[in-house]
Amino acid sequence: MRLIIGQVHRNVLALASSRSCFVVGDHLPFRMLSLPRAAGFHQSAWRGSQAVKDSGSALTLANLEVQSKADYVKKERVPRTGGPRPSSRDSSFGVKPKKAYSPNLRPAKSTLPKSPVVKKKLKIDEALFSASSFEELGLPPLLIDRLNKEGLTSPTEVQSASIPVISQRHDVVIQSYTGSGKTLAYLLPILSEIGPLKRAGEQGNSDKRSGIEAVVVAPSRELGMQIVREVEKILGPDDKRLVQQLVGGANRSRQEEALKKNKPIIVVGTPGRISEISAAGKLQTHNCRFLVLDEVDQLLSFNYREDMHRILEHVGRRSGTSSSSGILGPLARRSERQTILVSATIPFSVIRAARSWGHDPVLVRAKSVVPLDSIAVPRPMLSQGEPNSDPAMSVNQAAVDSLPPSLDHYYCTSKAQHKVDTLRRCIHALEAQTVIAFMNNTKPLKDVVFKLEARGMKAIELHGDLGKLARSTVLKKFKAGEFRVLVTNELSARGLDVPECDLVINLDLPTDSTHYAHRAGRTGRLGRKGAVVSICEESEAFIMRKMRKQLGVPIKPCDFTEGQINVHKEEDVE
Ligand SMILES: Nc1ncnc2c1ncn2[C@@H]1O[C@H](COP(=O)(O)OP(=O)(O)OP(=O)(O)O)[C@@H](O)[C@H]1O
Repeated sequence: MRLIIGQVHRNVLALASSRSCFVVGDHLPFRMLSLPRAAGFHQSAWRGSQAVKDSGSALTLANLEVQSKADYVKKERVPRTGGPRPSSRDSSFGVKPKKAYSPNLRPAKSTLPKSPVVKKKLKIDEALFSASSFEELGLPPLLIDRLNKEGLTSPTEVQSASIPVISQRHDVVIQSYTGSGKTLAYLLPILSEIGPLKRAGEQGNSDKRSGIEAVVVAPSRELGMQIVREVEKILGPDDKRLVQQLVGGANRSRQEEALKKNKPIIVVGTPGRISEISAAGKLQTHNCRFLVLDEVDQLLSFNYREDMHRILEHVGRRSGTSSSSGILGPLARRSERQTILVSATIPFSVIRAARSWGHDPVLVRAKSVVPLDSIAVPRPMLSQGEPNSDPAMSVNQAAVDSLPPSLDHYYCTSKAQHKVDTLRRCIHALEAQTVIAFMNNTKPLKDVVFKLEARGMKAIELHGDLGKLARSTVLKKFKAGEFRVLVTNELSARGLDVPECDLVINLDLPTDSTHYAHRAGRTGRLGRKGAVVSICEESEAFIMRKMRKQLGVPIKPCDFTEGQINVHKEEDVE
């Protein structure tokens, strides 16, 4: 059975429509599949982009942003020293540079002039939005008023697909690429049924309820806090106390006091802290109607298993329900709560878990809703090292599906000791203003920041060793445009939403295509243009070629000289 819901946008993105419905990957934690080529995926995009970019002419993010050759603006050459070039940026983006840095933010010891930080608005691709309106999706008027006040007037495609299904009380798995609006895709139907904005018919029901009605779990504090801000934004200033953060690293007794005093209807937190407070008897979630696992593939990995076990066991279990749950285990207590699993990357292990404990579970993607039972088990690898004979089945589909269609991917080679210089040249050549640079370890982050600052580029580091306050301050300043480059590790790869981010750099290569996809997804948010550049050593170039085959997107070799990006022709690009 195929459920057809909502209206399907006529201007279907060519690329999005080429995405199929399969997911692969059998076990959690992920394993990297050895994959032959990605036959046919994203070919149209590849051809289209080649026409503009493989001409050997200079490329910048400004011209990546425009839709046609006619709009192409030839950029000026950039001085190698990386000094400020406000005029060329202004002309490219039509925005004025920010006047100055905050006086409180001290640049490093460098005496070189700093590049001005410009917070530009990137154009949003309208095709991402569904033809339907929030009204058509049946959201209550109070909620729609709040959305309009926040400037949210039409749903994205994944929101159009998810909202009616969640409202019909299905357990769902939501899969859609990074930056496509998955957070509101689950928050809006929940807030239609609980809290002050709920639809009129729900009034009687929920007044009988007490306590927490929705629990949202996220794997990092940053993502947790981001979701909290999103809920606060929708609830509005008068009711924002109705959401409570329970993230690790924050003061636990204050969180417990807030639970008692504010009587929130929704809590958002990390697995460790939620299960800790729950085990201490300070978090009553038995009446809970909704459990959301955001970045579910990560939450169901080995690292979180004990905390997740407790959460899955307790949330939505009415008192008096037996704690022994038969062959399906603790996850089987599904009738009392609606379970919503969300990620850009849904491996088959998540589908299998959801199938076993969901209540008529369905997989919701941007333009389709299918019962989980209809999803075929991907063909297993024949044996270790022996490639599957069916190339289409071999593609790491979960990662492929998570890539926003609006990204351009490149890689270039550099000696390890020159990577920071290459990074700087890349930023100048692409005229990127808001850059996230990923590394695999924490230690070298400081060194990279120091080198960038010494060369006049505002940079700041973000990693798990910083305290909670420092982490949120760094993010706030980066989001406010006070720093041009955020140098970070895997901590920031998932969920982080900085809409202005126009360039992601891999200073160290990600461990597999799933990690590549999540890092890449920090740019190109909500259909905006963005570029991903991986800087690797010559000996690692084969990894990028392999990644290109696994992901089925053109990751083009390039170099940065004289302030320009030069895209190489590579014979073996398929
Ligand atoms: N209907 C909408 N109209 C305008 N902006 C929206 C809408 N829905 C979401 N957004 C904005 O789009 C951005 C991306 O949304 P969100 O973070 O939910 O994406 P995501 O799909 O969860 O990404 P990721 O997979 O990286 O976590 C956010 O800044 C959000 O506020």
